[in-house]
Amino acid sequence: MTQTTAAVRATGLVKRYGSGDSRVVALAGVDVEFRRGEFTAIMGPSGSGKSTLMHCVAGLDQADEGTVWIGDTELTGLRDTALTHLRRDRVGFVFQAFNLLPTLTALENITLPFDLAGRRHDQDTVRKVIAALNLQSRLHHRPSQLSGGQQQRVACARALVTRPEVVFADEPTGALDSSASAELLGFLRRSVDALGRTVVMVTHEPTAAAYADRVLFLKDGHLVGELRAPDAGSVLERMKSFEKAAA
Ligand SMILES: Nc1ncnc2c1ncn2[C@@H]1O[C@H](COP(=O)(O)OP(=O)(O)OP(=O)(O)O)[C@@H](O)[C@H]1O
Repeated sequence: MTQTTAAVRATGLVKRYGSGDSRVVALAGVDVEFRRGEFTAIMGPSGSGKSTLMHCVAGLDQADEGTVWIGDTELTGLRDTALTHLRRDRVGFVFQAFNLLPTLTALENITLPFDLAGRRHDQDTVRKVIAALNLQSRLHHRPSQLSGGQQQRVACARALVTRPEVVFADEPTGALDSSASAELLGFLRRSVDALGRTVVMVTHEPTAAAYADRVLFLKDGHLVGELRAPDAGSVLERMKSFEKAAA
């Protein structure tokens, strides 16, 4: 099936872990769409399935049921090599733990996706991303010589240099202090507004979700709500209303 407006789309996603008494239904039939040029935050209580959803739609994990498309490519049924290429060439990832290679400099980490793909560095984009993230003076440092905020900006640069169709960020500010968080979120926001990127971010923090265009709420493996043009107050209210409904 062909679809053109969504950067990512999934229907009927079910993911179960374990069996018998220890069986957990992490995703209980999720339909979701992430439009191009939009910043979406995914929120919900601990264990509600946020990371599982992100991993399944990003091709890092496979759902037991359902279908995922990135652009016009259906992930289900892709062979391992094709999936690896898709993740490398068309998707960017930012994780809470930065995941930089410790022996490489910041610049080498940033350009790693080109080296892994055996492609020439897109110098123009590399320069622009480095400038946007204000990393010019740190390019020859190794990760251990950088602050957490700087390491996460390097990770962000690495996620963006290939100009991916979608950037998935899993708790990207989880290990940062509030000013480094604000800097990083501001950058993700600008990458959507100025560069037209599509960002999907899992977060626990209403203040972080407020940078998004919309917030999706997950509970017990179900999508239970959506908020457009969020601010921290409205996100918090909505989270509380789900907690109340569960009480
Ligand atoms: N590899 C796994 N094996 C068994 N159960 C798992 C596994 N991964 C996740 N789960 C379970 O699936 C459910 C959803 O987990 P998931 O990590 O997606 O939630 P989350 O909303 O991201 O949580 P958190 O906010 O705490 O990170 C949880 O009950 C979790 O314990």
